[in-house]
Amino acid sequence: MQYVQYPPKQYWERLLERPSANNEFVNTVVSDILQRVKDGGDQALISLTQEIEGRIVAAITLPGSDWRFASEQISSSLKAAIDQAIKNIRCFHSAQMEPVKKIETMTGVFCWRKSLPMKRVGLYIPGGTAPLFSTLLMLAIPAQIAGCKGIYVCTPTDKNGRVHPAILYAAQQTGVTEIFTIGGAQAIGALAFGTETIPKVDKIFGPGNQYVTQAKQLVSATGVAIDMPAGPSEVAIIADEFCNPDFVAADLLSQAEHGIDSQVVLVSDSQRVIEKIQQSLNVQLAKISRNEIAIAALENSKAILVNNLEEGMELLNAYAPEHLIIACRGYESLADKVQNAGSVFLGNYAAESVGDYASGTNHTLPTNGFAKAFSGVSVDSFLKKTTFQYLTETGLRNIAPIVTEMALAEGLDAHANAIQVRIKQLNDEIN
Ligand SMILES: NC(=O)c1ccc[n+]([C@@H]2O[C@H](COP(=O)([O-])OP(=O)(O)OC[C@H]3O[C@@H](n4cnc5c(N)ncnc54)[C@H](O)[C@@H]3O)[C@@H](O)[C@H]2O)c1
Ligand SMILES: N[C@H](CO)Cc1c[nH]c[nH+]1
Ligand SMILES: [Zn+2]
Repeated sequence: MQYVQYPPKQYWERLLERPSANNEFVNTVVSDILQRVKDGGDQALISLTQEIEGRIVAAITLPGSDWRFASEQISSSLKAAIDQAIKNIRCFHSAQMEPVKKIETMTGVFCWRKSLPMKRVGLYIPGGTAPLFSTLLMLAIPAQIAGCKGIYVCTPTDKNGRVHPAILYAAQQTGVTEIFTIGGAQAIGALAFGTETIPKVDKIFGPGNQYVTQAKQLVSATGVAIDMPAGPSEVAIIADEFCNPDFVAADLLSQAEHGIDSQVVLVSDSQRVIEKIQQSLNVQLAKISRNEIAIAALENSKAILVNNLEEGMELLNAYAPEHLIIACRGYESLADKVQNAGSVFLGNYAAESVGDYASGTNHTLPTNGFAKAFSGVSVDSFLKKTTFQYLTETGLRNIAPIVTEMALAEGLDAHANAIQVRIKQLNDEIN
């Protein structure tokens, strides 16, 4: 991690740049992949997978026989853990469903909003370096609660064409309609344009590496909706003397191990705390299996000494991390200062991993500074909010002069007429 002391404000933007920012190369590669999928459909998916991953696709749609044996291939303790995670994620997300509220804005004028599920949604489940079955839970559970009928999953398989049985078990428990054995930007193209086998969906969800994330951003300009840019994982931690340096180091590594383009940021008002965390980081790094990935990610990462915690929070709001851990004595008051972050973890016991797997919150979150404008995935992400209105005769009479006045002022006579023709009819009925 690069150690930076008291950086002046004018350097924050440069200092906090993401490793993947402005990658023209990725953009060119992905544009070409998307065009090939658009033109070539299934055959392009098969060729691209062979070229990029060196993998032969035996069947784009995962055969039923693979699904059936999934639950026998994972341990009962893993099944129990997944089952409990499902309960917690369902519990948190079900509470997001809003009852319909009818509002009478003027006497006789009734307005309400109803949530309608998207019909067909595409979920991308990363599988390049780790089979993220937890991501399947994070996407399929809110889709199911929202009432989506077609839940289509794309995920890369291993070299033998196998989807990890935990992904299949998670899919069985959460109402997934179909799984397609395609990953990367080509999977995003297939869900966006449709192929002979993969249906075109209304919205594409899910995290992924730079190729996947760039593909989502490019297809979003072609008419398919996307959840958000959820790219390489990030965590920022603000820590003071109250923190446990071993816990902080462990949390930094938990995100650094995701990918070489992950980034972790440590901010503290104490040089001593930073040193202790660095020492612990080196000890723990030697013990994790994905230490080569973590080492590469730590090269993109920073430890920043600030003048005080308020300044640290200001810097982190400018960074807008995917995850923010506040491991400081005053975590409650510092939490009030959060303006830009995907998901926040407070105190010494809220390890970021609990949100990744099982506390109940969603782990599909905006990265790369997009937390300034985007929220993480929720049930709302799978719903459209359609408004309705109904007017009684009295309601129409009450609102008629207002609408007429405004329509005429805009020079839109036909709008005014749509009101006046009704008022005339009501008056004629009375006379
Ligand atoms: N932001 C979030 O909410 C969130 C959640 C979970 C995971 N993540 C991130 O998701 C990512 C998962 O990445 P991954 O790589 O393990 O899996 P992935 O499934 O996203 O990507 C693997 C695919 O990338 C494609 N690919 C790889 N190299 C390529 C190349 N040179 N050219 C074209 N295509 C190429 C391949 O087709 C492969 O199937 C990690 O960066 C992780 O941090 C983010
Ligand atoms: N930390 C990731 C989001 O950036 C989610 C995840 C899945 N599995 C483990 N972690
Ligand atoms: Zn994680």
